[in-house]
Amino acid sequence: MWKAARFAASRLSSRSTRRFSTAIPAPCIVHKRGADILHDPWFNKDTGFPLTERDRLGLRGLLPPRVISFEQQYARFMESYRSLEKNTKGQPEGVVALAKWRILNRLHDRNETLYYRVLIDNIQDFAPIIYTPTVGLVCQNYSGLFRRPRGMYFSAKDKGEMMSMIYNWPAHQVDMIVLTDGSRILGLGDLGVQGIGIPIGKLDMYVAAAGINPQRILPVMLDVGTNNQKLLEDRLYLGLRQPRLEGEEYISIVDEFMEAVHTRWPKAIVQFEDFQMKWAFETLQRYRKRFCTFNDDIQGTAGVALAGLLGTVRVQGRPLSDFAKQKIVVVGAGSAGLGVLNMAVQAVARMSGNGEAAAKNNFFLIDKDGLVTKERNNLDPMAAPFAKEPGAIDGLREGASLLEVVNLKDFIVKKVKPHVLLGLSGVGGVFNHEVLKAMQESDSTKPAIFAMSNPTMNAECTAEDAFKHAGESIVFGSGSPFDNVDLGNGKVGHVNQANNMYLFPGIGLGALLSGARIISDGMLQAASEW
Ligand SMILES: NC(=O)c1ccc[n+]([C@@H]2O[C@H](COP(=O)([O-])OP(=O)(O)OC[C@H]3O[C@@H](n4cnc5c(N)ncnc54)[C@H](O)[C@@H]3O)[C@@H](O)[C@H]2O)c1
Ligand SMILES: O=C(O)C[C@H](O)C(=O)O
Ligand SMILES: [Mg+2]
Repeated sequence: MWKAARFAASRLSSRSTRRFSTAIPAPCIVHKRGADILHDPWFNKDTGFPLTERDRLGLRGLLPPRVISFEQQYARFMESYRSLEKNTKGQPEGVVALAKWRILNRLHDRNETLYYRVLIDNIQDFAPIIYTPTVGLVCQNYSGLFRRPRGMYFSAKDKGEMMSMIYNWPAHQVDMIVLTDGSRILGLGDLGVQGIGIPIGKLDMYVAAAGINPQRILPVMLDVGTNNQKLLEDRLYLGLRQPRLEGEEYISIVDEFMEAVHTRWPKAIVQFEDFQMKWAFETLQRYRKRFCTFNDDIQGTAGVALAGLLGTVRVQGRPLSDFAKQKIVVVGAGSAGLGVLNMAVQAVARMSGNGEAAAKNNFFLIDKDGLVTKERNNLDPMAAPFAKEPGAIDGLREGASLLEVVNLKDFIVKKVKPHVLLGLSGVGGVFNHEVLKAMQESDSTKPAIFAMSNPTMNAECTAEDAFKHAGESIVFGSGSPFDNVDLGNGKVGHVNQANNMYLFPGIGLGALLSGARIISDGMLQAASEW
């Protein structure tokens, strides 16, 4: 991914011809003059306008006389960023993170070219600010932080108007759209209209990591109300003050948006992001064959998790086909957990040649009510294919707790403890000390612990706790970034980031470049195995 970012950086050359990988190189014609240019972050170069351009564009006298080069502006921004870091040392983490986000966001709102340049060059430092975990905090505080809109907002009140509204977007071409309804923002729940921060952050990653033209991206919020009482009572809340639409009313809004967007830009790719589970699966099924679309939480997460799972087989020095023998406990039966299970089971079935029914034997699914078995009352149809037969494994009862499942002596007949513990529950700390300690008895030489829930406080365990309690030989991955862990004696516990950001920019770019009409499971599978 960082290679792609460097590639993108190399494309950010001329300020007046903004050529990115997916753009057809064309000179950028500026239809604006004077102050309008300075107030348009897309065209604004601040003090960087050379004198000839100042004359040509009616800017003479509107700027201080000295011309400051792009490189000097870049250095000046980085200097203020570093001094902000220094000056906020010791302050609470959230305060520092929001201050960093503000300074980056202000730059974006003033001068997009400089913003994307600093983002691309410093993506490792800035990803945790514009993306997970800080973006979670930004969404929680969005209505208070709001200064300038980014992206488009379609609300339930716009029913019947979307086809004309879509033409209000100023760019002629849009390639990549990230769409949310704000109903399940990271592990933070329903944040209503404030969830727009997620599409914005995801699309910044598309620009930084895949070199997508920033003029051809569009973050979108479908505001169908919120069930978050605190937000409904917040006088600053910027979204519709009504409970979420449901059923036909809801889906007709999404239908109308999808029709409108594809009427104007038939080839635009729409990434569904952070929809609550029922709508995540429903919309994926509804649109995947009609439009070029995918659900990042179901499919992107699955691809990245599968890549990580295959990686843990590789680091054990075992052939990839041994993946079929891994016993995997998935904690969280939501859109992400079920997405991972679906793709992992398909991979095992393909590798073993024994079919999907047999492939499921090595997977265990746990949700908020414990182990999912066929005895479960109101078993969710999406989880049903992964539910264990009652009594299939001696001692495993419906609703068994995570610890019971991990500790069970007769775990999967041959008395093997899980090789992998993978968390997508959205609940911080569910991999507690006892659970982590039990993982020490795994038969794997390198048991894997993936605490994939976001943001940081919702991670199933911290990196430090994982190495401390489960042992130094583990492979650790987390959705939000953690620092490597000092294990003493010069040893380091390495932290891998298991976040779909390592996959979706590539999927979007690949689909754009190839002109794919749909995004298939096979494409995601290939991306994770490559
Ligand atoms: N790392 C990544 O790339 C990535 C990608 C997608 C989602 N996520 C994270 O995964 C989490 C879940 O996302 P989702 O869309 O599946 O949410 P979801 O609401 O659809 O599902 C959550 C699931 O967790 C289960 N759960 C709740 N409490 C539990 C507990 N105490 N023990 C076991 N299971 C419990 C629920 O029963 C439900 O099945 C979120 O925090 C999200 O940020 C991470
Ligand atoms: O947004 C992220 O960081 C990953 C994922 O899509 C999530 O919903 O948590
Ligand atoms: Mg998501």
